[in-house]
Amino acid sequence: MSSSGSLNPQSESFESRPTFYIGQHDSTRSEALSDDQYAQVLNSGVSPSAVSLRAPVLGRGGADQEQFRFVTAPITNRHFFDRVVKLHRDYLREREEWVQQRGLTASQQANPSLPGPVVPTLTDEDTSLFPSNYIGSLAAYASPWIDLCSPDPHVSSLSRQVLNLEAAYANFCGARTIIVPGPRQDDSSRGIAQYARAIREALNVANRANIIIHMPMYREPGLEEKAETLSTIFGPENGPEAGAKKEIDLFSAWDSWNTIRSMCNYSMRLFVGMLLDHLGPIQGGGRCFISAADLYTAIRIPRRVPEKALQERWFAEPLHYLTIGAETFQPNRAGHPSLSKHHQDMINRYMRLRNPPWLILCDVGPRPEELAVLPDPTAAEFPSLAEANQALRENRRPHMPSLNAHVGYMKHLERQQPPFSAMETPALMSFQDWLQPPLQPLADNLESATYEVFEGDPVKYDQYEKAITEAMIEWKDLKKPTSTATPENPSSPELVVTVAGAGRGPLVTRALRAAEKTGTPIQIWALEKNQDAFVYLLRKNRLEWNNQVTLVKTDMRGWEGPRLKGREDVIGKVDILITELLGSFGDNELSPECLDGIQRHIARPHGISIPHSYTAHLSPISTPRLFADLSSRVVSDPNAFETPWVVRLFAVDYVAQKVPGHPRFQQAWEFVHPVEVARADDFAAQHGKAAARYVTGGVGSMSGAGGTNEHNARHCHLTFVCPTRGVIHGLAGFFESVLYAPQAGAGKEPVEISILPDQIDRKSKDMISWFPIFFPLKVGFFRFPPSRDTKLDLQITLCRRARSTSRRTQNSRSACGGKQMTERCGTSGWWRYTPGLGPRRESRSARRISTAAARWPV
Ligand SMILES: C[S@@+](CC[C@H](N)C(=O)[O-])C[C@H]1O[C@@H](n2cnc3c(N)ncnc32)[C@H](O)[C@@H]1O
Repeated sequence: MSSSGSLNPQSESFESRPTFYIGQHDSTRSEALSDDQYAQVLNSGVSPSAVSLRAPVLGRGGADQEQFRFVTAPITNRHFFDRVVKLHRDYLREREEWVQQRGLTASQQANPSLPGPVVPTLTDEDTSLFPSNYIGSLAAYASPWIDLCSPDPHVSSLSRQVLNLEAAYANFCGARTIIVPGPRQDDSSRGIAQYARAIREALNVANRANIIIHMPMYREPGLEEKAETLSTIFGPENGPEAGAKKEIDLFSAWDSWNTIRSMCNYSMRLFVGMLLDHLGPIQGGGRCFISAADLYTAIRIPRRVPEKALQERWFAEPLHYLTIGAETFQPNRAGHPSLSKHHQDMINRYMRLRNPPWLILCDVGPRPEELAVLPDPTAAEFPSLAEANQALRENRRPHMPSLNAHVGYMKHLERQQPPFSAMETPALMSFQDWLQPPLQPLADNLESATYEVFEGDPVKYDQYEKAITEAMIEWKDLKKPTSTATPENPSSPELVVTVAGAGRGPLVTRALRAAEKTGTPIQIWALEKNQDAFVYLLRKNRLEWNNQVTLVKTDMRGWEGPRLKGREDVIGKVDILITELLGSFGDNELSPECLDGIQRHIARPHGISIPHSYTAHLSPISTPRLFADLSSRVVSDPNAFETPWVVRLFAVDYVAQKVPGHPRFQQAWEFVHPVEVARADDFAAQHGKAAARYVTGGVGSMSGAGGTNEHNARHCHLTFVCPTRGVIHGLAGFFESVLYAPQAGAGKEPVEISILPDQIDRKSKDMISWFPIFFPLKVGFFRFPPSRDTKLDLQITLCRRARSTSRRTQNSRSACGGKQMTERCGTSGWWRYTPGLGPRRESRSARRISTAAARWPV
């Protein structure tokens, strides 16, 4: 529970929380509100001093002053509904007469070329929605009486025409969102396909607005929608009860949504809106309307919150609205409306999204009667005694609507949310589900700002310092020899420490600090291939390190080794080699290849590498938002699906379940340093400096380097168990690293870092240096399992193609085209990826921004 101080934005202890953006819907509303009525709704319950009745806040101003921020508006009215119903009645009658006159047989009547009814264009009488300066804060709602899934071709055609007329008109008026009631049943795949085609057409017709499909989380039995539709009017046998099943399929509503958005090609303008009550989609007594124009969902939140798997599934969807019916609220002990703990938890979780869904409260007032009679401004100054008393009790002005208890409760929930944590800064939140090309520090020279961002994460450096400290302590404990020992000075205590890929030097600082802490005398080298960062290191050595660091501007693979102090004629060995060349998938920044090139200088057998080892891990995910994003990028970037992306995965559904023998996150492979038998070392020893001559461009054993990098090829074949139906859009990749593995003393813990979701808190809590990597699946993602009761084994094969260790090739941008992925069959897939290379087509400035952010937020 928060203290009052922490809720006050002026207070120093103020902690910010997600803001609730609350809208109002009235199911009996058949006309869009007038300006004054609109203002009255927005102002209902606002503190009296905050607004004037005729100059409402209209979507601006502080969150605490506004209770409702937007309202829903029917696009058309009862007049239009009556007109369409009459049109169809007349058509059926005329058709009957026509059939009689001509004596048509049943098969002639079924001729699809018999013309159906055509809905004439809208008139002034059909709608009270007009362009206004607050149209953008209205949610336009398409007529709920249409039935796009109807098996009756005339009803479905009329419904489609109505939707198109309404979508076009709302779009013309400037509405940004159009809410369309979702399908009422999920059983008919033909009906759902018909619905999806209609939505695709509406997306074209309303070419600017977002379209929100209003869906229940699942079909709660007994709570089916009872609204009057063209189907119930003209063919009661097609009503909602038709074919009603007793068995609940939790995922059937999601299946329908999945079909709709797939047929709409994952349009970025299509969203979902979810209703949090048991009444079904927003009902307008025949007239429900909201306006917006891309495809999103509005989800109907049920009275009983379903199992976690289904909540996670919807969490990953492009959710625009959560709608909450009045009936979902239960009176608390004092008689005020409240929501169950499950609902609260669910809302709190959804509010942590970068773009949290908006909330629509249905039928919670102000009541239509309250809005029907506009207060006379002069009467407000002379209220009756009773009115004045009532208003005083409710802390409002006379003639303003009563304070809205439901909104008041939602505002209370807003304040009760846990404050944003250190991991939820605006910068970090802005990286949620945002695709960035991975850094390539070997091929590119990083900029100072990028290093600065690296240095902003103390957790990584603390763990490195801990690892170096442990290594130095054990060195003494185990009485290991040092590499500065010479025949003249056999017991020299100085350790040779080398930081390779030093950047701006944070690991050098940590190594010096560890040496001081443990009282270990050291000789220290720092290598860096980035000439600009090297200048920074020179300065730092002079100003901060007292010139005790030997700096070498070199690619570590071409370094000759340390020339010992006082014995510059002797090239010695390295006792502790420190590097940080790790990518989000461990090896993808070519750490194994770089370490291969320098490990010949590590003293054998006692020299060590920090990191000691690293492992790559995978898990299949459903991530419709990223898939939609990539699909929209393909036009300008044909390789969008061929790129492994760095992304702070957030709104994703981990579809695999942890079962014995098959964890949710599975290890793909491991690299351990130093490599015991490195073919590259043998090759170099054999050919000396001439070894470089044998190296040509290309990959693996084809590289001409005698297969010197084949030991870095990796291959894995993993099986995941996926218990529920769904879609896989790609693989989430993570890494872990043992920086130092203790060599003495039983029971000592290794020093580790991890970005695995189920390990990070234990091994390196709050480390933000790396976001996960995402390998998208290009075409044909996998639907699983085939039937409701089966669990499916998902088989994935991933290959790491080893590349030449040639410096020339590593830096080449044309050598090979990054990883490739191909789907093999319906239930398994394989990837080949070449680490360290990827398409780089973005402009220089774009790259600067993205590289700075690729592992760290800027
Ligand atoms: C991820 S940065 C880490 C920098 C620094 N150690 C830190 O933790 O802030 C990797 C650094 O290694 C350097 N680097 C990468 N490959 C290298 C190579 N083969 N030889 C020398 N430096 C290399 C890059 O220029 C970059 O400065």
